[in-house]
Parts: sequence; C-alpha cells; structure tokens
Amino acid sequence: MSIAVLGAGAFGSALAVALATRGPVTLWGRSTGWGRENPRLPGVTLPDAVTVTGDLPQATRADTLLLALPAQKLGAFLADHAAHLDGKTLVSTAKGIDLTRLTGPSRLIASACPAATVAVLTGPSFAADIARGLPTALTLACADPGRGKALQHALSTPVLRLYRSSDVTGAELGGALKNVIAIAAGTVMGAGLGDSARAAIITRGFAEMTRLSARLGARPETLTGLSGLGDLMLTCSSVQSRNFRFGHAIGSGSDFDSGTTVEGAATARAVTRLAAELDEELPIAAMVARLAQGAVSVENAMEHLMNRPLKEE
Ligand SMILES: NC(=O)C1=CN([C@@H]2O[C@H](COP(=O)(O)OP(=O)(O)OC[C@H]3O[C@@H](n4cnc5c(N)ncnc54)[C@H](O)[C@@H]3O)[C@@H](O)[C@H]2O)C=CC1
Ligand SMILES: O=C(CO)COP(=O)(O)O
Repeated sequence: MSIAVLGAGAFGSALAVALATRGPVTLWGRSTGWGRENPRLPGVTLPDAVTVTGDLPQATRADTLLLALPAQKLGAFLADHAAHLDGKTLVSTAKGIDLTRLTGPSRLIASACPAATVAVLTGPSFAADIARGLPTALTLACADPGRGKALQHALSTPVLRLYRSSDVTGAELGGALKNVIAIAAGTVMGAGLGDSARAAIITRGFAEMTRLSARLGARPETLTGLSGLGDLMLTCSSVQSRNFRFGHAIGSGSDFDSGTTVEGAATARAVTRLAAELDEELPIAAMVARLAQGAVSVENAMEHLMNRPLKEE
C-alpha cells in the first residue's frame, strides 16, 4: 500500500511522522515553504522518509490518501480535486460536520468521489503526542471489512494501535461531537465554575452525543469506544485541546487566535440545525453554537441550562 497524507497541518504532519517509521510517505500541502519543521507542529523535524510536496498530482499517485484537512474545508477540496481522488482509498481524519451539507466527512467523500473506498481514522490523539511517538490507540472505520482490515494493518505501528470498526457513521460522529462538548467543558473551566460542573457538562454532553448519533444510525458501542467517549475524555480534560482552549477563552473573556482550527464551533451550529430537522433537543450543543458566535453571555448560558425543566436521567 502506498500512502500519501493530504493536508500539511499539525495532524497531517504528525501522521506522516508516525507512518514514516514503516516506509516512505508523501505529505502534500498547499504551502510547504517551511522546509522540514512545520510551524503548526513546532519542535518536530520530519524524517527523511517523508517527502513533502506541493504537487497534488504527484502525491495522489499513492493508492491510499489520508485526508487531514479541517471539516469545513473538505467539501471544496473534494470538489476541486475529485479527478485526482476518485477511485482511491480515502481516509478522513476530519472531526466535524459540514455546515452547509450537514453531513460528516464520509458522506462528503462518497458524494464527490463515488468510486473511492471511504474510511475514517479517529480517536483520542493529539498531533504532538503522535509525532513524539507516544502510545496512542485509534479507531479505523470502514464499511468494507476486507479493506478495513488491510488499512488497520497498514496504518498501525508499534506505538499507534488501530482498532477496526465498520461503523463509519458512529466513528465520525463521535469525533465531531466531542469537539462541541469540549468547548462547553472549556467554557465551564474558564468561567471558574469548577470540576463538578465540568463533569456534569461532559456527562450530559455525552448523552446528547449518543442521542443524536443513534438517530443518525450509529451503533451505541461505537460511541462508548475510542472515537466517542475516549476522545471526549481527552479533549475535555486537556489544555492541549484547541476546542477546550477556545471554550476556556470564552469562559474567561480572553482573546483567542482566530487562525486556530476549532472544529467544534462550526460543528455546534451544524448539529443545532441537524437536531432541529430531526426534532431532537440538544441544549448543550445549541448553547455552544450561541456562545461561539458571541450570541449569549456565559452567565445567561449557564442559567438557561441549569433552569430547564427537571427531568428523568
Ligand atoms: N491536531 C490534532 O491533534 C488533531 C486533529 N485532528 C483533526 O484533523 C483535522 C485537521 O486538523 P489539524 O491538522 O490539526 O489543523 P491545522 O490547523 O493544524 O491544519 C490544517 C491544514 O489544512 C490546510 N488547509 C486548509 N484548507 C485547505 C485547502 N482548501 N486545501 C489544502 N489545504 C488546506 C491548512 O493549510 C493547514 O495546513 C481537523 O479536523 C482536526 O479535528 C484529528 C486528530 C488530532
Ligand atoms: O481531536 C483531537 C484529539 O483527539 C484534537 O483536539 P483539538 O482539535 O481540540 O485540539
């Protein structure tokens, strides 16, 4: 299997570093003038086995392409480059729901590249941890069991352990939705509301994740696996998370660099629209969407969430 990573941000670069321990990897990016150290992944020098290129036709000669682009950029990228991508094995790492089409990456890929094999690589993994070779376990989801197994073996390393799933919908929803809840958890901590409030928001957030995912056809056990609960735990508890830090800035009234990729902000809006279409109530996600747009104060958001009608758990 020949492998290229498309998207030379923090995660694409980290995956290239990890997979280069197994063999040659091509890393494609729009702007690659930074040489062997990507500013999005500071302190990491790309090994010789990684070929960095800005030439998409060259990169897409590989049969397996890992798409490491932000979710809101993926649709346009696929539309622009479908001729180079269709027919390949396309593995998405994006953790978000497209705001205009209200679908996850797998359906975006399938509609733009109908002859491609679609897979999703997701789970608890900070780019910096993967690049440093720290032990990490992820989910590789592919509807085709044979192809899924081949990918699982080709993309695993001694420190990057992939578990296989055929539930692509569940795997990608877990990764997208946990980012929304991480913003909520960050907000709680930034506002100084305490560890107990964070535990409450994570737990009730997880209830929203499982409810929406079930409506969209995900398997419950996928949500309790690495791609759901696993990534939720990581992202809601670490300042390494950009979604958590974004929420923390909202909660503490601090500035936040708008150039940072924060998937949960647009995904909260997408989820709110999706929930309305499905007549499903997701109060935390709805509040995150409003907080992220500055449409509600933290105080009013918390008051609203705490004073909803009392209900059964
Ligand atoms: N950073 C992390 O620890 C992890 C990130 N992810 C996911 O991976 C995805 C990418 O995230 P990061 O690499 O961290 O973001 P990043 O912000 O570090 O990099 C994004 C990259 O995408 C490129 N890009 C944006 N639009 C593009 C386009 N139209 N064509 C070509 N390139 C384009 C940018 O130039 C940039 O290099 C996100 O969905 C994120 O949730 C998943 C696991 C871990
Ligand atoms: O998805 C991630 C870890 O699994 C990275 O989270 P952030 O995008 O919040 O940094």
